[in-house]
Amino acid sequence: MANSTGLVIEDLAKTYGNGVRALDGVSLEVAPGMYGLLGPNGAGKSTLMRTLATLQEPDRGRLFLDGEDVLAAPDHLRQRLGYLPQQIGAYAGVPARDLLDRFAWLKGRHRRSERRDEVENLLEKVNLREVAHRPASTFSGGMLRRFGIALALIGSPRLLIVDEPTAGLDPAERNQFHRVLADTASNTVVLLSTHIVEDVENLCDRLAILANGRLLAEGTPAALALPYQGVLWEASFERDEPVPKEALRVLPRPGGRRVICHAEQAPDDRFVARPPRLEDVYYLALENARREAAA
Ligand SMILES: Nc1ncnc2c1ncn2[C@@H]1O[C@H](COP(=O)(O)OP(=O)(O)OP(=O)(O)O)[C@@H](O)[C@H]1O
Repeated sequence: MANSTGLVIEDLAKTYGNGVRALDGVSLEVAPGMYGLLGPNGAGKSTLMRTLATLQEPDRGRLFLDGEDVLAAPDHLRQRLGYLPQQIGAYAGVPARDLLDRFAWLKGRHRRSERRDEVENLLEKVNLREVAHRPASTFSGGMLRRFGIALALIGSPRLLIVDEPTAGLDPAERNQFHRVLADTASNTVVLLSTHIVEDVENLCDRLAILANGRLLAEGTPAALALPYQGVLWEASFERDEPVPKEALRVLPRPGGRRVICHAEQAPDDRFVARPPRLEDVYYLALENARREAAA
């Protein structure tokens, strides 16, 4: 395992001082490409991301990037890491271009011309060249996220960690952000943590579903959906109509509800077969975990 290309996570565990077990033996292999990390609030995603970014240490477990032991030599990883956290500081007053230049210097780009080329290429990539004379503190939310990714891409990282990137972005900004990520993923491990299942379905080659610090499922969106072919059903209900006990999800709709059931047979003749979506797989994985915990 340690010799694999890409990222290998072995049996990672972390319990905080307050007793919360945020990671409970997580193991994963992630090849270059886009990898999605899904999970409800408190699942342990940020803990995993911060640990991978060497911002905190696990209690147990090992991490390898391209076969190198990350925890044994965290400084070496930091040179090959890009991390876009949920919140980025905007450093009021410093022009965005200068800030990128300073970060490039910190990443070991000590030749001015090399730095300038990289900074201009990144500004072009994230479509901020025209406004790069302004401090990032004056940017809109979408511009700030794009600036964050330019910062994270300095030094052509081998591992790019992106935590909840598109919260609050309008659809055009979200698309632009996704395009930059998809371009990057051709030769980089891009780990994308999000609550937006649709983004993972559209963008990621593979994904993991995490809850209570444990891995519930891992694979390609298609492979994870396969076991649910032929066992999902949907129907529209009036607002006050009773919902069958097999209901997996009840989605509000104007004037009523859309009900999705998981059952071998259609619960009744109002239901039609529903091809499984990643969203269904996600809810089923959480539901199975909840039932197991309650048993
Ligand atoms: N510094 C900390 N001290 C104590 N408990 C923490 C700390 N950081 C996180 N936790 C707890 O660990 C668990 C996992 O948190 P984490 O932030 O990793 O989850 P998450 O999946 O990123 O959640 P969200 O989607 O809400 O960001 C939660 O129960 C959280 O309350």
